[in-house]
Amino acid sequence: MPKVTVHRKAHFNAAHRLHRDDWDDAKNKEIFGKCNNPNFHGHNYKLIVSVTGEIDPETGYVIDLKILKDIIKSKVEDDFDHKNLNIEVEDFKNLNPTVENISVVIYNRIKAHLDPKLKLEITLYETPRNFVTYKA
Ligand SMILES: Nc1nc2c(c(=O)[nH]1)N=C([C@H](O)[C@H](O)COP(=O)(O)OP(=O)(O)OP(=O)(O)O)CN2
Ligand SMILES: [Zn+2]
Repeated sequence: MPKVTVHRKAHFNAAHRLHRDDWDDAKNKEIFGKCNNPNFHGHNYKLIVSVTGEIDPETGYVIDLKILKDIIKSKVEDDFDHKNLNIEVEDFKNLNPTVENISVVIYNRIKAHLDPKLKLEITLYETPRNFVTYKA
């Protein structure tokens, strides 16, 4: 069967601060600049979840997009939307919430709920001009 990639868009608003506790204030400021603001700052994150696999000959689906939508909602949006990532999301207690690290966390959260034969790629926009892609 041909392999096809299906995509689902999502979004969440979240606050964060880029910071390392093991660096002093001067080094945090030097490396992370305004993103080190102790009062945090926010982004409107845009997420694209891409799933590649063979088309099921019976359904015509690679994955039911309703199922993918529900996974993204329960594993990403419900936990991240309108949250302070550093304070309220356990994954970032000891992990700097850069867009790179957020994309890996999202990948792992979604991958755990997909058929293992499906391939996953995450595209995450932190700003309209800053974005990353991740696939393991
Ligand atoms: N490699 C990374 N670099 C930076 C990250 C990151 O997660 N990974 N994050 C930040 C800031 O959190 C933020 O994304 C940058 O904001 P800003 O500089 O305002 O980005 P804009 O796209 O809005 O900037 P303009 O150039 O003014 O459009 C920094 N670096
Ligand atoms: Zn930021």
